[in-house]
Amino acid sequence: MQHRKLCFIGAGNMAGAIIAGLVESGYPANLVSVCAPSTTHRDALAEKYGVKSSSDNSDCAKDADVVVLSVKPQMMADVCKALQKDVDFSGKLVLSIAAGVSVARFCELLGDNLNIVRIMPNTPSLVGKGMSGLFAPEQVSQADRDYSGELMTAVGKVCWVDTEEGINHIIAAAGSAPAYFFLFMEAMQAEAQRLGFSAEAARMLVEQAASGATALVAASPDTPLSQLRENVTSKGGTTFEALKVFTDRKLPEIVSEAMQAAITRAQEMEKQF
Ligand SMILES: NC(=O)C1=CN([C@@H]2O[C@H](COP(=O)(O)OP(=O)(O)OC[C@H]3O[C@@H](n4cnc5c(N)ncnc54)[C@H](OP(=O)(O)O)[C@@H]3O)[C@@H](O)[C@H]2O)C=CC1
Ligand SMILES: O=C(O)[C@@H]1CCC=N1
Repeated sequence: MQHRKLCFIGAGNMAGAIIAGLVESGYPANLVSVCAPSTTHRDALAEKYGVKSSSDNSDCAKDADVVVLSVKPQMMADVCKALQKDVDFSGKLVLSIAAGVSVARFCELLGDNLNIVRIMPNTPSLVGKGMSGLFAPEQVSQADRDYSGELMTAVGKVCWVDTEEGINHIIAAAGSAPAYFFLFMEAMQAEAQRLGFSAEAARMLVEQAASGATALVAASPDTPLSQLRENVTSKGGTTFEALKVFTDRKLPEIVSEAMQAAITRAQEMEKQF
């Protein structure tokens, strides 16, 4: 892949996960800088991965080919207004990983016809298992689309969407999704502990069952998920009874409602920020 000079504005959970995944996958650390007001997160990233750490967003952005906007959506307007005063964005590629801030809003904040790609990553990027959605408006060149896709492929899989609305759908299906699985696993771990397992043993049981299940999904691309489920569910057996509780309590409807709630919030944020 091409190695351009990258500057992350924001050094939090998501930027940290991408930086970690990139450097681990061989992206040259000396081409990566990371900015944040406090030293806490950025210096930890500098120490662990050898990237540059700075408190000066504008200096960092000026020096970079690619500026990755990685602050919370509610901070984005202030951060961009300050950058706009100091940095000439023509000739630079801007990547935003923020939920709920639209391309139109970025063009308002940073300049018309901004060369921007919206990326919706997730935290498993940290271990090279990320799932990122990407959207680029018309003005973005094929070379910049290719670079953005390659960058996120270095930390996982990518899925391009044709319309910006698709980014909100990616949030529901992948960006927020690790948290859904963690919640489910937390609940299972808690019940395993109530059954008498130590916290460590309960975590091992849940973790191995979950990673085994996802490995099986990955190893069986032609097998529908419903078939994999049925393979576990013996007639008159235990799984059937467990699954009946989930169905009686309308798990599919709950999942659908939760995913729609994420989308609705992203749409609200687009109006708010
Ligand atoms: N967390 C996730 O799973 C995902 C998050 N996202 C998106 O990523 C973005 C960041 O989220 P997340 O990493 O979770 O947030 P965090 O709160 O973990 O990190 C925010 C970072 O922004 C920094 N920051 C705050 N103000 C400024 C400023 N003025 N200039 C530069 N940096 C600043 C903070 O600095 P300091 O270190 O000093 O506190 C911190 O490093 C959000 O827009 C979110 O929508 C997208 C997909 C998944
Ligand atoms: O919760 C959020 O808003 C961000 C976006 C997707 C995951 N975390």
